[in-house]
Amino acid sequence: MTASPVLRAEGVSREFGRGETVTKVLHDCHLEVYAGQTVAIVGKSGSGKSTFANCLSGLDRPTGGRITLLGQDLAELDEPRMARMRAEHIGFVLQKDNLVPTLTLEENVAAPLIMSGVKLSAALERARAALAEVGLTHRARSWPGQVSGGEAQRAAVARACVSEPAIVFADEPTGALDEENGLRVQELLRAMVKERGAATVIITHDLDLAAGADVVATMTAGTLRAAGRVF
Ligand SMILES: Nc1ncnc2c1ncn2[C@@H]1O[C@H](COP(=O)(O)OP(=O)(O)OP(=O)(O)O)[C@@H](O)[C@H]1O
Repeated sequence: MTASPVLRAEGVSREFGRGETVTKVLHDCHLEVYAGQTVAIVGKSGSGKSTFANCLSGLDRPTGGRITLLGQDLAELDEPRMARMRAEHIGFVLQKDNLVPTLTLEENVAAPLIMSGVKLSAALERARAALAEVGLTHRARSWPGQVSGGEAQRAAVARACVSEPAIVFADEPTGALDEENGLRVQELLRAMVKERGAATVIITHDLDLAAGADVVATMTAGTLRAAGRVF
């Protein structure tokens, strides 16, 4: 029996505006992402990568087609249920500004757990364990403003993975880092999602990062073409 994908996009399109000013950004995009699989979405600036990822992760709604996450058609979810779906099943790593500046690193990493109903003391304990995985035990009580860009991204990886999400979206996770720190974040992200059996969708200009993916999907003017290993 073939496993069903964690995430499936069928014929997804996204238009902005209406009438004469309508802009068609995505055209009939298809993608399947399976547990344990990493899919990289690459493409020129403005080709529609972030728009597609926002639709896939329920931050935006497509104007056509269907997106199914863990068997649930996202179009059927109202905003509160969509927010719960994101909190419980999706991790996010953005290029920067992932952390809330008024919370310590351990509080930042604990936040997704607390939002899912985990008690504060248990959430902080799991947050410290996740920070240990990314080599930041000594920074657990630091504020985001006191750590380097690389450390902040490592904490963001810990936060994205701490609640054992089914899928992690990483939008240019190494984009603001130098090569050495970028590589470290890349390795940690890969190790943490692998350990948890999560699926990963990475949006990147970084060809090294894309080269480590199981599938590389190229976005060209809103049309997606996937190529890679059959999983
Ligand atoms: N809310 C919006 N209203 C109108 N057009 C939009 C909106 N959001 C995005 N677009 C347009 O959609 C196109 C794709 O944008 P998107 O951010 O998805 O590209 P991208 O491939 O992620 O680019 P980059 O690599 O530079 O982040 C762009 O032309 C952009 O101007």
